[in-house]
Amino acid sequence: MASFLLRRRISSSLGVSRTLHAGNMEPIWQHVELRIAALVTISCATRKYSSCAGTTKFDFTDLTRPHTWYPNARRKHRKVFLHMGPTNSGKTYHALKQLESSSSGIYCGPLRLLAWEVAKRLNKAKVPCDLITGQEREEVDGAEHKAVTVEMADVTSDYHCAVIDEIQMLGCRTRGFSFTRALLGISADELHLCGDAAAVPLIQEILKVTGDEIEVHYYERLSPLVPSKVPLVSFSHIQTGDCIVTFSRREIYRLKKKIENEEKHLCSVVYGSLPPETRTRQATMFNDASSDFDVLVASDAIGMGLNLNISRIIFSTMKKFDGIEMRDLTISEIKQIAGRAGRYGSKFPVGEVTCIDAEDLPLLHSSLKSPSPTLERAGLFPTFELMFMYSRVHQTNDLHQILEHFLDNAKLSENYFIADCEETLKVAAVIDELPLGLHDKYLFCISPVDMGDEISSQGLTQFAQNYANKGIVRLREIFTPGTLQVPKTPAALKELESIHKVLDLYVWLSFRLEDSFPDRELASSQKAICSLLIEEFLERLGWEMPIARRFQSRRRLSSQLLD
Ligand SMILES: Nc1ncnc2c1ncn2[C@@H]1O[C@H](COP(=O)(O)OP(=O)(O)OP(=O)(O)O)[C@@H](O)[C@H]1O
Repeated sequence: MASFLLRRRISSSLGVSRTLHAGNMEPIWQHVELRIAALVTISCATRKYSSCAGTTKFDFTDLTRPHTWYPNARRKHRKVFLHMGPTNSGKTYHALKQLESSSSGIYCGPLRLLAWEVAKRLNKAKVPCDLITGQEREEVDGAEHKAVTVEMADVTSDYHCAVIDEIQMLGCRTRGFSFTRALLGISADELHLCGDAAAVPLIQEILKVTGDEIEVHYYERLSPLVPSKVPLVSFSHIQTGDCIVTFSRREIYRLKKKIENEEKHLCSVVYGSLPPETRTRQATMFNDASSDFDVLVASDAIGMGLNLNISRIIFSTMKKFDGIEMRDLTISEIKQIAGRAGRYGSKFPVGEVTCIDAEDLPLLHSSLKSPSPTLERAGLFPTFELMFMYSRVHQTNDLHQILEHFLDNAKLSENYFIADCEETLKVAAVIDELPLGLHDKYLFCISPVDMGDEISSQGLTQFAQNYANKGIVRLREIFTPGTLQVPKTPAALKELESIHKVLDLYVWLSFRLEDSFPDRELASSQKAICSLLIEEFLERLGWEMPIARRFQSRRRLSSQLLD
């Protein structure tokens, strides 16, 4: 099989080792100068302290009034609509109707897949809509609408209508601050928030100080979700439309094999580290009634973003490893995953949910009956402007030191927590070794790099070193087309997925570092090859011949691209 090798010539002496997913936040550098003036004026009026010498100093670490960071939004009298309810209750449908009928608007979602879907839907309805995510920027002539990933939310323009989807994610340890930024910062006449009712009290509390008008709408599930009284027990009871949920790649492939060994069903797979294009193709095959792939084996990556024709969700386990320990799934996680069964208007309008083992049923039943625990606090992170001002006043360009200073000294109101940036600090430690400006360092720190993945972390370091040395990065110097006999092992598949992640990261950085990355197209074509190779790999893991033949043309395409 043709593939390409990642040259392992990066020194690992900088030793970064764990997962970073600070998201793909849009840099706001171009507005820094202007906004510093505005920010200092606003914030200094609210909080100052005096030094012994009697001169007045600005307390950069005072984050108690984050609503004052967004003067554009504060000038508006926003009408905020909360669309709250369980999954599959029509919340997003109603919010998107408003977006579609407004003269200008922005949709902010937690996933690229969701932004894609909304852009596609609006364009189809003859409402020109741009798509802006960390990895792509598709501009449509005459567009007054944008569909973006939440980190890309634009807080400097004015809109008639804005939608923030899955707003309960403002409580997320790592990405919550981007939802808070969008909630406080988007300047729109109408702001529609879709999500779990558990977020209502917190949002009401946060918006008390903004002068916005709030209206709450509660929704009920559109189609029934029936928890089964009996467990699955045996894989011989698997039926068309079933989705088995488990939480590791290894388990996903083990279960796929087990089900296919019964010779009654073929399984599509969906999990987080599959490239989005591959994930979408796998979902499409599962949804397609004429395809032989009638069962899905998936991780909790199905919880958001994909439209799936699932009849029954089957939990293979109610425990998951969260990076630190094995723990029970939370009520919210169970409801979000179970809620994917029986989507309104789909082939299976009534959803069913069960577990493989009888002993897991009580937790499943009790969770489905319980309300999700109320959200207590929203994520917050200092803006780049605050860090920049701090760096000027304290004459330091050391991002790690600046971040630590903010973390150690941040003053917060009771509605907020400071975002978990342990991983960001690890990237900062690497990047501070290089001769880069503060803004470039900041970009590397917020890039969507998976530092838990060895190839990804090496890729980031190598990119940053090349960039710092020459101010220019040529992909050809980092990736070399070559021949790799991919053995039929999960490790080889993991390697391909990692390479795809690195390419994704390079495209992300290329958008941010502007002209310094001339190989963007090469990265895109190599990404395409990579997803094809992953698909071929999936095929090798037990797909039947009739399906394999469908990939012949793709294989030809991949070898042409490599030539
Ligand atoms: N009034 C309606 N008419 C036609 N289709 C609808 C209507 N309301 C919802 N739907 C469809 O039902 C499905 C579920 O709706 P929607 O995605 O809005 O739910 P949701 O509550 O936002 O769910 P989730 O939280 O899972 O995204 C979608 O396919 C949507 O297009």
